Amino acid sequence: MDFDYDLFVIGAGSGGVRAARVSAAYGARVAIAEDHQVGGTCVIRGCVPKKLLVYGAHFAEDLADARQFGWDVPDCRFDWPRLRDTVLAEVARLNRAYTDTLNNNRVEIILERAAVAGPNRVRLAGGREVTARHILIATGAWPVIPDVPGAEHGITSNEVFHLDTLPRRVVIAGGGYIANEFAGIFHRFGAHVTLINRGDTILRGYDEGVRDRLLQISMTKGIEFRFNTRFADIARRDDGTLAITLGSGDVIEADLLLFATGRAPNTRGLGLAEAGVALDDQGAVIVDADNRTNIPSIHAVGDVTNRVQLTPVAIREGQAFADTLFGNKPWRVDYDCIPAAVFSHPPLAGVGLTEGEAKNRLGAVKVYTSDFRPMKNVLAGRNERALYKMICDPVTERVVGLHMIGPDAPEILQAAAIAVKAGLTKKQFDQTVALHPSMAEELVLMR
Ligand SMILES: Cc1cc2nc3c(=O)[nH]c(=O)nc-3n(C[C@H](O)[C@H](O)[C@H](O)COP(=O)(O)OP(=O)(O)OC[C@H]3O[C@@H](n4cnc5c(N)ncnc54)[C@H](O)[C@@H]3O)c2cc1C
Ligand SMILES: NC(=O)c1ccc[n+]([C@@H]2O[C@H](COP(=O)([O-])OP(=O)(O)OC[C@H]3O[C@@H](n4cnc5c(N)ncnc54)[C@H](O)[C@@H]3O)[C@@H](O)[C@H]2O)c1
Repeated sequence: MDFDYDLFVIGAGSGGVRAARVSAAYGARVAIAEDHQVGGTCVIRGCVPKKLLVYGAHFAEDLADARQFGWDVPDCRFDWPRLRDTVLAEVARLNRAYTDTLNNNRVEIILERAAVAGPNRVRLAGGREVTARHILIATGAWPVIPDVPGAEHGITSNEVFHLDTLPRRVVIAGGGYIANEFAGIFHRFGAHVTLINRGDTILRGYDEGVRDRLLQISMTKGIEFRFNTRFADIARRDDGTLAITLGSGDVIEADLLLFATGRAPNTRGLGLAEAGVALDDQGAVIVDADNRTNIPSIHAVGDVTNRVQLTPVAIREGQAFADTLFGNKPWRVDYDCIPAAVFSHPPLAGVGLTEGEAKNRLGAVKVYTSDFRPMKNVLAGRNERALYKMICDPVTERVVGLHMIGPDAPEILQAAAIAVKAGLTKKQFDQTVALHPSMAEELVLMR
């Protein structure tokens, strides 16, 4: 049978763009549909604009610290619209760059919503139907908003990059990645931040010592936390402010409510169930190690499969899909030792097993720590300590986990993750001479 395309990709985000352009470079006839903007969550309303805001927010500390380093810094005023617009301009530039890359690889871009109409059929929002030998679902994830009366008065990360004015009082729902990153951002821009979590801890899944340190530093800075707390009602007053009633009956007044309560696979209305594609109870597309669904012509990569919701993982899955299907170079993504970071203030990062996980898996563990005040913080009079933890197998001394919080932790951890992934031992770390003076030297000096 003759198809319009060899591959039709639904969703031009991290996974879809990589799969489309690599498949096309192998000679496949490829089309990609996108209903928002080419680039997807990471580029348009995720990692990239978030990280730029983190940089922007960090100047609050840098300008204050500069005085201790001899600079006469006048009182500075922060101009939100100026940062917002430069960030959005950079996002627009990246959107053009991604579009150019697809065009240069002869991928047909269709700026329309698409849905699956059968094993080899795609229906576009405009009504047109096309056929494809293979269909790749790469529609990402979508913010989950709790079912609370008045929830429509809150926003999600989709809207947060476009605010007209900077709120004075921000309530953030959630205790995960987005909640802690935006708590740091808004706090540094001068807002009073209250983080409300239904659980009893932040950043579940990260090493306990490291996340406790973030909690302690954040509280010292003035960020408020409420745990084991539910929302009862959200109302907007005539003056535009929000009255947020909690399960306890307490009412918090705020100018902005940001829901950061997780992201669910984006499969609603995609026609997958109708086409017979198996979904799990979260709505995620079920795939095998080769990104294949139960329908041989339909595949899926990235957040929509709910494996690991990170951009580098979606990109790898897209690359493996294209290499395997169109490049005659089959390989599978290795999910072991994926490094991850939270770009909070200060940031934290980790790779491998946490202390708790290692104890469960290995029975016993050997933990080395370094709890220190970075040299720059000492001179700045900033009472923030960094914490590095190395988790080792007590028998082989192999490093099975590395977790850290402190300035530049994500930058340091990315390099160290190579050694953890390679299975190096504590002794091999120690055989490397320290690079002095640096924070990263603690990695080879741990006791
Ligand atoms: C605020 C925020 C910050 C983040 N920060 C980081 C970070 O620092 N590091 C990191 O690794 N990850 C981060 N992430 C996660 C990262 O963005 C995702 O893991 C990544 O984008 C997943 O890629 P994907 O290709 O699966 O989906 P996406 O990038 O979400 O792309 C899916 C695309 O499909 C489109 N689409 C959906 N349905 C349809 C349809 N029916 N028809 C046509 N198009 C459709 C969407 O518009 C979207 O463009 C962050 C996420 C958020 C929300
Ligand atoms: N730096 C990064 O790599 C980065 C940054 C942002 C997002 N992401 C990705 O995006 C995903 C989504 O981020 P996220 O922060 O929305 O999700 P998350 O899963 O990290 O955190 C969700 C949080 O919301 C809480 N929660 C859930 N329902 C609630 C409710 N009704 N009231 C109060 N709290 C509630 C949970 O207890 C949890 O703490 C992450 O899992 C991550 O994979 C990555």
